[in-house]
Amino acid sequence: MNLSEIGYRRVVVKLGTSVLTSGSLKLDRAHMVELARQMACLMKAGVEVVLCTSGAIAAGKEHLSYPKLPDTIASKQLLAAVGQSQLILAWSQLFSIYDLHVGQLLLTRADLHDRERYLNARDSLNALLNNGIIPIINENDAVATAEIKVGDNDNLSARAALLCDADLLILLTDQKGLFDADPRKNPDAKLITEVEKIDDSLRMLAGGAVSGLGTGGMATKLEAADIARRAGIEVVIASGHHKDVIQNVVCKKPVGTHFTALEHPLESRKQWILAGPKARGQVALDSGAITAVTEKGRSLLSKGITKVTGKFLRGDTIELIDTNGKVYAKGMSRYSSVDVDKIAGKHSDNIEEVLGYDYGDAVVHRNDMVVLSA
Ligand SMILES: Nc1ncnc2c1ncn2[C@@H]1O[C@H](COP(=O)(O)OP(=O)(O)O)[C@@H](O)[C@H]1O
Ligand SMILES: N[C@@H](CCC(=O)OP(=O)(O)O)C(=O)O
Repeated sequence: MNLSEIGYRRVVVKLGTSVLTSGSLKLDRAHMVELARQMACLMKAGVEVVLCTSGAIAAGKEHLSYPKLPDTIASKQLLAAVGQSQLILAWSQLFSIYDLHVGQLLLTRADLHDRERYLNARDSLNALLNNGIIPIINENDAVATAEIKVGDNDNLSARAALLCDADLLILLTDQKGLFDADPRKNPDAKLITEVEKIDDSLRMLAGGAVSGLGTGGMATKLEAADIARRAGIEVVIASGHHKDVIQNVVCKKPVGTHFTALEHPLESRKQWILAGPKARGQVALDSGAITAVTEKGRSLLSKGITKVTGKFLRGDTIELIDTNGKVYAKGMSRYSSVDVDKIAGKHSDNIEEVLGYDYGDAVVHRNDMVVLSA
């Protein structure tokens, strides 16, 4: 690899279960060596690498010889607890071939939601990288319930990229990249090589299909790409089995689907709103409010709200949707759901009269909002 060709300083590589198992029911260690070699090569060339690895549940099944377990959260936790230790053992052994040490970080959404825990995770990541150690990240599946889970490693890797201020996120999977239709179902599907905007028509292409042991399919990869590119991080989705894929991506050779980073990334507070907290509720907007928020960059006022769902407190994150449930924006509410229910449809001047107090005209101020169609 020619050092002068490398355009990045810090890279997050996400390996899906589909890549780690090569479509089989167990870890493909021969292929994992090859991926470790490529990452080690980058480290030797001065590029810092963070590995976000799936495969704990697959490794757990393999290690326990495919036990018959009920389809419950507890079974997944059991498999992840057994498999994660096998997975980290495998990575640790493989990187040691290249004289590299690894450090394990098991995260959940709760670690990213809470500011202090977020900063702790960031310090830990930086400490590893500053000492030439490869951080290996996975979701803490053994303790994570649906409430505190990120849920899939595509989204987790995007959050890791934000956390460590990476300049490139590589999502490796079992397809050559994002196609204009699911290639498993449509053999004529064409690879999309460049994406400059993630909109509804692109999300439609991503569908819901998932490979044998994977989670989320292309839909979660697009969510991840959107979060990262809004933070100024370039993203590539490519095949984990393409020869020298990691080097080729880092040297900007044409491989897979490349997502351009936003030229003016969101400020860090908005990045956090987008990537950190789970939405606690939703408010439905009338068409005037949708235009005001999405096209005119305005705050959301109570007058434009037609319905409230979920229970949220002042300061919680909520989604701004239309009457069909389409999400237009995400933001922090200045009023609780109980309050919004009372002031929905009413003019801002009447808030104090209705509630007995007021926290300002905006229910979601534009400074606390990320418009998703942008
Ligand atoms: N438009 C599309 N382009 C490429 N793959 C797609 C598309 N829509 C759905 N998919 C499916 O997404 C799968 C990859 O996602 P997933 O199984 O979660 O993999 P991983 O384990 O790598 O995260 C592919 O095998 C493919 O069938
Ligand atoms: N955390 C889980 C993987 C979750 C996940 O997103 O899987 P994948 O879609 O294969 O990247 C595990 O280690 O098994």
